[in-house]
Amino acid sequence: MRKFFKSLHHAANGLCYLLKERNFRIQLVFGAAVLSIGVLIELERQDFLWLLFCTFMVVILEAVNTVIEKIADILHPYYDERVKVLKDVAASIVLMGSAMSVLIGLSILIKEIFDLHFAVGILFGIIIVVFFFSFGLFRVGGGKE
Ligand SMILES: Nc1ncnc2c1ncn2[C@@H]1O[C@H](COP(=O)(O)OP(=O)(O)OP(=O)(O)O)[C@@H](O)[C@H]1O
Repeated sequence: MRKFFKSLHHAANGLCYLLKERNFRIQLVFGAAVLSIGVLIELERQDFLWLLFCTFMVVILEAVNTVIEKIADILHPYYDERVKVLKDVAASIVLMGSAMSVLIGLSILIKEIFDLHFAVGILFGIIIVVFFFSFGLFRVGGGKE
């Protein structure tokens, strides 16, 4: 039992570290806001669980991304095209998870709040995802180059 609490302590330390990461905090706040809206509009259990699933999925993927970045920094702290590919692909994992969450979240919320077909939410979500993807794709500069 002592070993279990020790492992729990280490996991809590890891979580405290993640809370210092800006992106992790943003995703957590965003997820909490969406879940609060879900409570306010009294979502059905199944819809609320989907929002909860999406929120956790995004923060878990962000944690995986952080782990990959840290490993890359430890093993190879200098600029390297291979590290760039590794980190960019790791970041795209979060992007894909977030895109899926936006589609699911909007399809649920738009249907509940505006009483529109869930496909309208999906369509709106696709527009938002494409906008942010294009913004990321054509943004000049950034990164450790
Ligand atoms: N050692 C490196 N070699 C090549 N490119 C790198 C290297 N380190 C970072 N980059 C580039 O810079 C981008 C940002 O990397 P960075 O490690 O700063 O993560 P971040 O997205 O700012 O996340 P965080 O805010 O969690 O640190 C990477 O996706 C990659 O394109």
